[in-house]
Amino acid sequence: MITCEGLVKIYKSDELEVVALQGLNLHVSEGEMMAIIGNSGSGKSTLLNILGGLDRPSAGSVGVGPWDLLKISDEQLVSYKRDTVGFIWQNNARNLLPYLTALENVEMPMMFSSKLDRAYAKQLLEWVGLKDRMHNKLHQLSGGEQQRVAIAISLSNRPKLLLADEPTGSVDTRTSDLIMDIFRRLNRELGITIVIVTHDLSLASKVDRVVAIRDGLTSTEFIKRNPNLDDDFEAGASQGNVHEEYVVVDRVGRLQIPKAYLSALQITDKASMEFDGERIIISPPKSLEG
Ligand SMILES: Nc1ncnc2c1ncn2[C@@H]1O[C@H](COP(=O)(O)OP(=O)(O)OP(=O)(O)O)[C@@H](O)[C@H]1O
Repeated sequence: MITCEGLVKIYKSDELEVVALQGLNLHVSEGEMMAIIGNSGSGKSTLLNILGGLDRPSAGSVGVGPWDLLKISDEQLVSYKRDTVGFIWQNNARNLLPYLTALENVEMPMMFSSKLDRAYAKQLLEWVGLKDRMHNKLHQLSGGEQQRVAIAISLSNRPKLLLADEPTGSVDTRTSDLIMDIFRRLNRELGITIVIVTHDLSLASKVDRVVAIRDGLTSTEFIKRNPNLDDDFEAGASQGNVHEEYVVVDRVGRLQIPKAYLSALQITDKASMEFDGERIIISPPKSLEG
């Protein structure tokens, strides 16, 4: 569904250049529900904005389904955003209208694309557990309920890919669990591919795979040991038990070593590397030892 190879994004202002993505590789299969984690400034939102067609990449390749997002024309980008992708932000005020009802809010983007379907709009609000609140105005709903309206809106164009930037960032734990359960159902029952950006590690146990981004590169991946475990059981398991951790090795053999490991061993610009037939051992340069 998603393939990024050597993806680069450079933001240029008058004198400054910020390299937000520095050759990132990422593959997401169709029907997967995965999360991208990383510290502030690591490039998560930049990646999501590129995938959502809100921002253009600088170099590398990025494909979503049949679309090449590097070469896509402006006109094609409009239909990509309209037909393929749904977007949810942490701050949902961006796409909600406070003096309209929940139902009217869901119908609004349908009207813009001349595909008004009231029955589907109602079904979406039922899906997110707002059947009894659909005729309430937005400002009469709680933050968590508004976030669920935002999820319904993001599905109004029947997207194949759902992108969520910190979707549980401003809600309490109970609402956060509810939102993750909604995502899981959408993924299982409608087959929607879901990519969630977060810095909340506790969401990790709710998805099949977590990719960590560091300094604009994918660094580590956590893959569920047993994807068939049911979520209630997992809730009791610690994250370490749920996922297996892997370091990502790119096509030319590069990998990122966590800064904490490097500083613990006082490795700065060089290291010794040995291969003992089974393992690769990285240690401080021999000349620095003792
Ligand atoms: N429009 C922009 N112009 C210039 N620099 C930008 C722009 N957007 C992002 N950046 C820079 O690119 C880098 C990556 O930012 P990005 O927002 O993708 O990180 P993030 O991982 O999503 O962070 P956060 O969790 O704080 O949202 C940062 O150094 C940021 O300052």
